[in-house]
Amino acid sequence: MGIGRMAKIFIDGEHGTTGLQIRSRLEGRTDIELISIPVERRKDAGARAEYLNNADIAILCLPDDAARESVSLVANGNTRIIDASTAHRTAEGWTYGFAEMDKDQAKAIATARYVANPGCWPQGPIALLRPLITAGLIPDNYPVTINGISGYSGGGRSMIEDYESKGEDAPEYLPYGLTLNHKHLPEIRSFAKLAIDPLMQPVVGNFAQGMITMVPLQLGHLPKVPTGVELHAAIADHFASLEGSVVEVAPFEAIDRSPEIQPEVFNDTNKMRLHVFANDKRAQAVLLAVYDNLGKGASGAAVQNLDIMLRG
Ligand SMILES: NC(=O)C1=CN([C@@H]2O[C@H](COP(=O)(O)OP(=O)(O)OC[C@H]3O[C@@H](n4cnc5c(N)ncnc54)[C@H](OP(=O)(O)O)[C@@H]3O)[C@@H](O)[C@H]2O)C=CC1
Ligand SMILES: CC(=O)N[C@@H](CCC(=O)OP(=O)(O)O)C(=O)O
Repeated sequence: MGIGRMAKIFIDGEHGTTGLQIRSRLEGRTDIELISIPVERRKDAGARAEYLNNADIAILCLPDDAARESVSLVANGNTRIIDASTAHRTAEGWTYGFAEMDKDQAKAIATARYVANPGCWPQGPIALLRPLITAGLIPDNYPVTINGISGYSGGGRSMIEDYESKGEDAPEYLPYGLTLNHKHLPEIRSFAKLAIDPLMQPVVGNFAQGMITMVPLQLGHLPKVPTGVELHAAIADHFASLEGSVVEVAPFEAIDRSPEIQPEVFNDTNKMRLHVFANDKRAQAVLLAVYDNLGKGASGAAVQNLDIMLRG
């Protein structure tokens, strides 16, 4: 960063789900100084302003409105921001914090003042779809549907408390977003390079963390029907060309099921694994991503972005 001393890092919202996880990932690091607001002052705008303006990098782990407020509280013209909320993901002047999205994305994050950390649901579909649309294997006006399942920590502190108070009585499998207006639509459309909004069909399960996102593809109507091998190669080539990627692409194989393909396998890591399954005779494919909603889906990605920004 060229500041000639240890970088000061402030987590605004450090007592919430994402904030606590970032804190525990950063604790013990000797290359940064964590500055920490007392819990009883966490919603005091004056105190937050003091910490925000004193930080070299502030990580916002807040509801959208509070995140917008934090940005407005920075008056020093210097503090760099990583926002974990939805507030700025498609906003002008903000760099999207999905380092593996493009060859040059990590470089853009490294020098950005404002970085919008990606949403948990969007990251899998963007990782899967963007290389296919870039390669021209599926058109940008393809009517994409996205389904999958997330652990209940995806809903933050209030959903965690709700599920944990109900225990086994909490719903095992609860479809939601049934008004078809999920908050992640603009972000997915924009960064997957889609020309039209996808249809999202999210489910929350009775487990704390981890997720799977899936994109089923009916390919038979396309002028040129891509094979499973072609879809897999486009995705695998994209990620193979990146340095320092935490996203891996599983080999292309025909399997009916696997104990490795379930939402919790990457819990407490920053990993994401992508799969392509296909039946060429039927002209059908399923793209699938496995990751931790609190890892690559939130705090892991935030720490990854922080490290990229610190390296400059
Ligand atoms: N959980 C997840 O899987 C993911 C979450 N995110 C995003 O990260 C952000 C934080 O989410 P999450 O950690 O789950 O949420 P939580 O509700 O667990 O934590 C939010 C924290 O912000 C505090 N807070 C609320 N309002 C204010 C305010 N006005 N000023 C200061 N602090 C405030 C809350 O305090 P109190 O609890 O006392 O109200 C709480 O400590 C959200 O925008 C969410 O969309 C992103 C990716 C994944
Ligand atoms: C299970 C659950 O409710 N998940 C939340 C998403 C989690 C979240 O906070 O969204 P970001 O990742 O964009 O911040 C939802 O679908 O709205």
